[in-house]
Amino acid sequence: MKEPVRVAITGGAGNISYSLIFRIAAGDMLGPDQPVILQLLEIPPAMDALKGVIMEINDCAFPLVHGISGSDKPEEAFKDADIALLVGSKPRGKGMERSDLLKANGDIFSVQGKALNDNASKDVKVLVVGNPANTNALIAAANAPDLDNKQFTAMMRLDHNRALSQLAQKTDSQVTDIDKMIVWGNHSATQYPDISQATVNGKPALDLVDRDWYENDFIPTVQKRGAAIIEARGASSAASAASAAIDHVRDWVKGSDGIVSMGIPSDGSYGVEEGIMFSYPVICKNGQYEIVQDLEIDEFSRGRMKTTEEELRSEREAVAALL
Ligand SMILES: NC(=O)c1ccc[n+]([C@@H]2O[C@H](COP(=O)([O-])OP(=O)(O)OC[C@H]3O[C@@H](n4cnc5c(N)ncnc54)[C@H](O)[C@@H]3O)[C@@H](O)[C@H]2O)c1
Ligand SMILES: O=C(O)C[C@H](O)C(=O)O
Repeated sequence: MKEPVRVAITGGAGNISYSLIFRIAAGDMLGPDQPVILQLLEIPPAMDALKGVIMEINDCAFPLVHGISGSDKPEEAFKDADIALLVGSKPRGKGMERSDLLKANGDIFSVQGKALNDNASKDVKVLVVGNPANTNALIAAANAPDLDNKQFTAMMRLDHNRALSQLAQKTDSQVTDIDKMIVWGNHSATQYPDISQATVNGKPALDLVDRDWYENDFIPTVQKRGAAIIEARGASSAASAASAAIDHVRDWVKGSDGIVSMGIPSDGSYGVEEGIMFSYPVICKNGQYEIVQDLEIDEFSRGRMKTTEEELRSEREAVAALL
């Protein structure tokens, strides 16, 4: 039997976690032979609800769960964590942009960045889900000076999966027929879901769809999908967000099958400002991700990438006091 992996999850009593924790416990994230110790963090008013979640996890008798704890103290929840999923934070409501949450949520990530720095495993892999995810990840990384900022990532996988699903439906294919999907930039309405590199069953995606659909239907649909779900459900996406978090961490730890999109600290690749948490096409191998280099970027793509980069730069300015 392998040594258990310690997985810390914040916002353990929230909506996303109610899907996420049970799937991790079932082995969907780290594999059917990998035991886990779940370390759940909540705020004091939600500790009763968290107790209920823990009771339910126990009642599932998951063979892979070798331990489970709940705490309202980040230093306890992050103790020796190998993986930290930072979900806990306020979701937006109808009519809001995710960046409207910067004030409400920013502080959470400076506190948790420090607590990760001081308590987590030195190799911890961090995924920020709480919005605005990219800039919250930047805040967390900036407050963890002893960790490499490459250990902090922001969730773009939901956008990536949304893009795959839209293109598969349009081309009457399966998501597994699609290669080289990319979502660049910010998890916001400026993100750039890019099919200019993508192939469907080996054929260039752009040859299979018309340009008008690409620019005026596909791109805005993916960009605004989160808001459409809030409008339809009255609450922000939860099960699909949990599923994307599992995909992101599974690929990071176990390797990806081709290109996936991850929000990561920019190293200046593709002319993007260094340091901001920008979504790039990456390939994961041996527990590391690498940016896919040397893709040809046309003028349309360059413009879209600039717009989303500028938004991330202005978000960074807005939280300068927390960095
Ligand atoms: N990146 C993405 O693709 C993506 C997708 C969906 C949702 N989200 C974001 O994820 C976040 C959570 O969404 P949800 O639907 O689960 O919200 P929710 O309100 O149902 O749950 C959030 C939980 O976090 C807890 N919490 C708040 N502050 C905390 C703190 N400091 N420490 C620990 N826990 C804390 C709350 O008590 C609550 O239980 C939101 O910010 C949402 O916008 C991101
Ligand atoms: O849109 C939101 O606020 C929630 C989440 O980020 C999403 O993309 O579904």
